[in-house]
Amino acid sequence: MSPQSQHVETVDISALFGPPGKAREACDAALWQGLKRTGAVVITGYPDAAKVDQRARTGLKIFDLSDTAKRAIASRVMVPGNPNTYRGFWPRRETGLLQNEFYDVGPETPAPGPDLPQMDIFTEATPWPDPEPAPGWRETVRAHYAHLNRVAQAMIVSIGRSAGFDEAAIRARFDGDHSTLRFLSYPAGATSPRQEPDGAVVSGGQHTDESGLSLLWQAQPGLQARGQDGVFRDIPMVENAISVHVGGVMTGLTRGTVPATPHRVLAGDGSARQSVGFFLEPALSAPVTPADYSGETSARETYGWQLLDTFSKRDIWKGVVHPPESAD
Ligand SMILES: O=C(O)CCC(=O)C(=O)O
Ligand SMILES: [Fe+2]
Repeated sequence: MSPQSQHVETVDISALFGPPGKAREACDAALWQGLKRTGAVVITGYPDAAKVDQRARTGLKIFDLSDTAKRAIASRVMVPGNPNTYRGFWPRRETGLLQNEFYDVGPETPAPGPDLPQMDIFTEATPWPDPEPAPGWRETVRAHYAHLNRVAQAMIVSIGRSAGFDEAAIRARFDGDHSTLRFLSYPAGATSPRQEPDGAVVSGGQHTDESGLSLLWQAQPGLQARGQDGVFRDIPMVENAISVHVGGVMTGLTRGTVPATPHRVLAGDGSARQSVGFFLEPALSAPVTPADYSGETSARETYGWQLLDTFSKRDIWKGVVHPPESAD
């Protein structure tokens, strides 16, 4: 069995929202050391932290809707004929590494991507359920997106500073809204089709995210992150707890200095599970070259190009997203 007794570190990030100086430097160091040691950390002390639980629970009411209402806002990849492709509802796929259904919310005002065919797929408006699951629901979901975006932006520049990169260069890569707020729901009894090497039974198989930074909130325990020592540790259940881990884009931007965090979700006693993720992603038009690269860049180096390339190679996107080479 995997170790159950160890938790990831907790870091108070309040000083990231204050002026540069000793307190902020200490906070940079604590976040950096925590991520290094336990792969993910739980954060406290950020503005409006006390609103997190209530907003997350409100957003999760999306799963109280009928199947018909959810299908109406599903991606056309899953429900052909629907207008939306990238944002909206995604029913569970039995072959998926993560055994959940989810609902993706994009930015209120998506920033334009590079001038490439099909880029509009990634800048499409979020399809909202109508009627909403509860009065004021959409407004709460929007507030949650804006809140987590602000917290994530403060952390990505902190991590960039610790990794020895110019703060402005890191900030510029994430300047242009393209992040995702995702509500997830795992049915009771869900297990991932992939077996974990250490024998752990999971409903979400080990993986790394493709984000810059991922923020996760869980209604039930189960999430584990792997530290650089190879040990999987539990994300503790604490009030208003957001855990943070690194995604693959940040590894590329920092020339490998900041490794992406492997994580997984234990199936536990098999009860249903819900969680909320915020995936901070670069602007579509931003280059994904290392942040200290000062040479010329073309559309080929942008995050938008990278997304087209990645999606066009995935089975379920075949015929929907075409390889960007055809447009070079
Ligand atoms: O449900 C969770 O806590 C984790 C979800 C996750 O890792 C993901 O969506 O990438
Ligand atoms: Fe993940």
